[in-house]
Amino acid sequence: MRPIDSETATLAEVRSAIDQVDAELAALLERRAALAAEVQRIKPVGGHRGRDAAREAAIVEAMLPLAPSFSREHLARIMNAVIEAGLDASGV
Ligand SMILES: O=C(O)C(=O)C[C@]1(C(=O)O)C=C[C@@H](O)C=C1
Repeated sequence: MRPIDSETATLAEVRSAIDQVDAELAALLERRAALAAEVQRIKPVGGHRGRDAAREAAIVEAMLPLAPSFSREHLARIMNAVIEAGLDASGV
């Protein structure tokens, strides 16, 4: 992917770059949901009833240095939505 030159880029170019990132995000969300569904089959209590707050906090802590533009609260909100959607999709 060509890097965006913030001085000269057009709206269409930057939106196109965002569309590419969103396509990668969608593929990652799909992969993550499949892995989370595997975990639900392994855990003694799966699905929403088996939520693990300590594990979810550890996920957010690990992501913090990788996403320095985001606060802990923002990442926690994002990951809460991702985790809940994954659990919904797992059908457990
Ligand atoms: O690691 C687990 O125990 C999972 O069930 C996976 C997962 C996740 O999607 O990452 C989902 C729910 C838990 O609250 C914590 C993490």
